[in-house]
Amino acid sequence: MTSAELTTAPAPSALRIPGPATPYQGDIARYWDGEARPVNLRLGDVDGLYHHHYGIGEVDTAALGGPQDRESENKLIAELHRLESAQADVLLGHLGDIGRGDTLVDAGCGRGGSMVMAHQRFGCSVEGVTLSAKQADFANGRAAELGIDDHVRATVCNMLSTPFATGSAAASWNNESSMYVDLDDLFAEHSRVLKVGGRYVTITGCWNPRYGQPSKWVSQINAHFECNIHSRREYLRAMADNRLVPQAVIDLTPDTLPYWQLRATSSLVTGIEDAFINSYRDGSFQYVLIAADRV
Ligand SMILES: C[S@@+](CC[C@H](N)C(=O)[O-])C[C@H]1O[C@@H](n2cnc3c(N)ncnc32)[C@H](O)[C@@H]1O
Ligand SMILES: CC(C)=CCC/C(C)=C/COP(=O)(O)OP(=O)(O)O
Ligand SMILES: [Mg+2]
Repeated sequence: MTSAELTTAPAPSALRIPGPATPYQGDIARYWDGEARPVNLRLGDVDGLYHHHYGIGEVDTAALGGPQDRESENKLIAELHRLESAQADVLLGHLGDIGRGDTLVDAGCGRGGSMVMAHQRFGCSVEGVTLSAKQADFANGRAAELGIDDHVRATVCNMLSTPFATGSAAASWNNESSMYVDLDDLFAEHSRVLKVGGRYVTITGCWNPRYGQPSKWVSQINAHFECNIHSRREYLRAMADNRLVPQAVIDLTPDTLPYWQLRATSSLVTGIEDAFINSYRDGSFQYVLIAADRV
């Protein structure tokens, strides 16, 4: 083997499925391969759980430093991270009774923070897929560092066409990753991979049909992330068409606003904060959790 072949050879744990299915997926793979925003990396550095989703819950003001506190920036970062991990905890809490022998699927796993949390909570195996080779390598590297790479694995793969056996997963989820795909195709694949009686959970931002059409803020979020936010109605319709029966639909909008208001005061702002705050406030956009049973 030449040195060039050696450097491009996949890590033993990283199963690679070749090529994005569409030019759009190629763009998304490049986007996440190139992503290195401090608002994500510095939060992940707090405890080694790297998330690409937002936070929920009340801000613990006692945990924040005052204006004279030289540690105030680090405290603010730790608090934002605590709220993001709290979001993942809520998602995992809706997966149902998961045993150590079960396998879970994280569709659009990012850098793998939720996968690690799922394994630590249930002792089970977790298979994640992402379009980004950089993210998969990062997630597999973290799993190896934690000594859990025998249970937690990220694969470079399209979530609409995964290598997982039909009926093999006890539960599966999308954490802020469903706005990159067609929902009918997505739920058809979850429905295939889940065992009957298995649980599907998503936390997502969706536009509110009561507003009428996607607002300018929603369009701004789409442009910022190169994604395509769906309406709440689209989620429920596509689930119904794919043997996924909702057991809980929870509006997390009031729970995520404190995270955004705190984030807007930090030095790590990215410029998208006002679009989230304004659209949550004018009712055009909602942050929701939907948990559904595969029937
Ligand atoms: C906002 S990040 C969310 C990451 C993760 N769920 C989390 O909570 O940290 C979106 C993720 O969706 C993934 N993604 C988007 N489209 C995908 C597709 N068609 N197949 C697999 N992953 C996809 C991206 O690669 C990225 O990892
Ligand atoms: C709720 C919606 C509409 C989410 C869109 C998907 C997305 C990009 C999520 C956060 O990723 P990130 O953690 O990389 O973003 P940021 O850098 O803004 O923290
Ligand atoms: Mg983030």
